Amino acid sequence: MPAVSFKNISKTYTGARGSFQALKGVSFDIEAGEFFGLLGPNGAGKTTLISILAGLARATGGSVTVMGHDVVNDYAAARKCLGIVPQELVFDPFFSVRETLRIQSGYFGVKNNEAWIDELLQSLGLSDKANANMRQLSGGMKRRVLVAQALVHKPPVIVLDEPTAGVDVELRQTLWQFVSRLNREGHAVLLTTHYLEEAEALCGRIGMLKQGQLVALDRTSALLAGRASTMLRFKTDAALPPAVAAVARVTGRIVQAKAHDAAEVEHLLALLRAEGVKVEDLEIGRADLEDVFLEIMNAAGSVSAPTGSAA
Ligand SMILES: Nc1ncnc2c1ncn2[C@@H]1O[C@H](COP(=O)(O)OP(=O)(O)OP(=O)(O)O)[C@@H](O)[C@H]1O
Repeated sequence: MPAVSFKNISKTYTGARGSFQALKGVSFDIEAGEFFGLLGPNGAGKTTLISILAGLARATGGSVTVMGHDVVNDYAAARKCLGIVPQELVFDPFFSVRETLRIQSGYFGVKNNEAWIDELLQSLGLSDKANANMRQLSGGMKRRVLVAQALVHKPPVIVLDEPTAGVDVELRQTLWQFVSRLNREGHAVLLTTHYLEEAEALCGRIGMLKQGQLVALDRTSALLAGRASTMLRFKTDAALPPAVAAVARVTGRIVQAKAHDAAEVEHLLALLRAEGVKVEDLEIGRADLEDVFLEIMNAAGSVSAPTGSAA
């Protein structure tokens, strides 16, 4: 039995100014114990899909099960199998960290949960904040509590919706260590993130959404092997010759240009030399998940026209 099964999910938002189809028949499974990454540009439909999984939004068509429980017809059982770390920070400011976790345990009907709560606090670096009120915590600390709160009932499926947006390096490390441990112990993880390095390092399999459709679904290693080519990376302050600019991704001073083989690398370097472009820190490496992601998103083009505009 898969941990999560999405079957032909569609979602149309209808507003005063028309309707907008955010998901157009998305189907895939997440296996028990799998670390799955759901990637896609802004507005691709990731949060919509997770809201449907969490029972916070209703699909227009299709069905979702969590550990075999339908999220609509068998909501309570499905919800109990899910630990959801949401994007926004919402808390009752008057409870302490420990009280917040006790209340959440009660919500799921888990009794005598102190040992696990202590372990959560310790693993997430919250032990010394256990008795602090939520309103006294920094944003990063609150985010740790959100993670702990999602895990109080040891759910078999952990859902992380952009958990590291705006989070410092230390918390990221803590979070990934802990989530990786839970994954090794058998919990399935569904992660959405815009940090493709994280997805590459953590996820065994990746699905990519574009305009409400799944445009790639494969093992991370296969995605990298299937598309990866050579990347030429360097820094420069000069303008690039058009032929180089056409194949390059520029971030500030950093230029990354795709080349299929050594001859193409030489050709690019010759173009730069001919224009007198001074380059620093030149290196040649393999394409990473970000390169693969951009290639897939560009190749997918405009997959199909939306039914209307939400404006
Ligand atoms: N309540 C709503 N009413 C109308 N349109 C909506 C609503 N919620 C989302 N949308 C639209 O549905 C599309 C998908 O949005 P969604 O939030 O699922 O994308 P996302 O992939 O999570 O994006 P991001 O990476 O920015 O979080 C967007 O075009 C968005 O504007």
